[in-house]
Amino acid sequence: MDFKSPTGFFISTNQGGILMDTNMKKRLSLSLYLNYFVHGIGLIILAQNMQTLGHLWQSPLATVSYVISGVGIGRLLAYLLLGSLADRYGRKSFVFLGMGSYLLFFVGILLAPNIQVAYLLAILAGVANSALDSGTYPTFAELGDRSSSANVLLKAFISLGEFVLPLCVALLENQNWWFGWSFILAALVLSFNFFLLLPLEFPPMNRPQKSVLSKKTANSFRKKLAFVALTLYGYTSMALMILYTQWITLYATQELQMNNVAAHFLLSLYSIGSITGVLLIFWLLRSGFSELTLLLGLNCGSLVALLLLCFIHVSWLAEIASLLFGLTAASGVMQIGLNIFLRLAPERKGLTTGIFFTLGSLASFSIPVITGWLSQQGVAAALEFNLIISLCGLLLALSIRLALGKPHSLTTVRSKISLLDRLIVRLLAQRFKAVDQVAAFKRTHELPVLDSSRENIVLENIARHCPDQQLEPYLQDIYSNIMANSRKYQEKKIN
Ligand SMILES: O=C(O)C(=O)C[C@]1(C(=O)O)C=C[C@@H](O)C=C1
Repeated sequence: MDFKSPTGFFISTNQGGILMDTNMKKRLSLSLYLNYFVHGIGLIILAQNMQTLGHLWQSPLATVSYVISGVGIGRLLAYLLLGSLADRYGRKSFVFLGMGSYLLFFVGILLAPNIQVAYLLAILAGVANSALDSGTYPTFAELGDRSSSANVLLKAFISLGEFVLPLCVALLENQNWWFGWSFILAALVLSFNFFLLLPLEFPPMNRPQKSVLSKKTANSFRKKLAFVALTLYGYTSMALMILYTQWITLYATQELQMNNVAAHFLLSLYSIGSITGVLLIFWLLRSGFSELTLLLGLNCGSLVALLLLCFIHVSWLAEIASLLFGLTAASGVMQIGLNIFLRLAPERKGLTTGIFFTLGSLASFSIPVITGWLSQQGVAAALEFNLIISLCGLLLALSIRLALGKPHSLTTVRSKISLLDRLIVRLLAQRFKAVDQVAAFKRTHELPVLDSSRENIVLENIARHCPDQQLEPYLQDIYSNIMANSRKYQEKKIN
């Protein structure tokens, strides 16, 4: 529950971060991240081995591709159910359910006698994905105040898995080694992680976190608006990435007349942007940057990138746009949306995760169908559809921002102060460096350290630049202190 502190801020009674010891928290986070490295592998392992699996099951590529669609079915079937069950039966069992299902999938695919069994196993991979998400995202939210950046970092581990696996597959192919080793590797990491995770305690469930809502907005129309907007954001944020990765290469060759290598390179730039973006957002969130502002800014960024791509047909600009698109649309902006959503419904985090990702799964299903139909008019029509999605995403982010208003929790404001302090300290260090030079000058010319007339000028400057008259005496007092310390520092240097 939130209550109003004497200073007028709403303070959260969430003690999750305090009850668990830091070491335990670190070990738990690391294990959860490791699962998402494996999940990154799981996301593309069937696609990366399509030909070999086709031979194994004596089926054409189209049939193997059909098997891959089973993953989407599994997700769609499982998210809502597992999400709400995770609220009832605890996060840990669902993380284990996810790990167990993935383990069965990785080993099972190697032993699958036919395409039907493989299809069932693909559905199981979808279930594994849902179970992991239903257990993990709420856990990070319950671990404490840095849940936002922690959830965004999950995206980095997914990307790492997606980066490592193709290298692994290529190595196995080049060396003529058995293709199944990459599946075994994933299964081994999962088994190892199982033992790491087994003794670890999860934070207590569902204690309300610091609220993104002030008392005024709670239970009002604005809360409902935020709920609807965040649900729909689950769709648009996923749709943006799915559509882009599906069509960008063809768009580059057919509409931008780029050669094959350059067109594929656009997707690599997108991935580089994505990984850089995750790290950048992680750092911004850790520094106390507001999630709501970030959500809005990132959505603006993706729209700009798409506008550049769709309307200015110049290769180097397309490359910059692709990097920018990865940086803004695929850098954890979906996770930020989910984090805000989790704060809105702190008592049903599992279900909220389920709702959000069900919409994401719907996007993975519907976007290929819609854009396939649009592409009959040309590839440009398919990619331009992303402009509409991006605009909808931006409007949703704006609605979320308006509905939830400025965050008023004590933690958020303190994070902002910490960020400013960091900047001020850096600037002060620069000031002292400049004072060093003054000290050297004064020593050479044998001048006294104290220069009262200069100090008066400094104080007058402070008064002139101070944006709020009320603050003037306080700032001047701070500056008198700074200069007193500056004198002490110089005296020590000179002597
Ligand atoms: O400008 C100088 O002469 C300085 O030594 C620097 C400084 C300051 O920190 O701004 C410090 C001591 C003097 O009394 C006046 C100003």
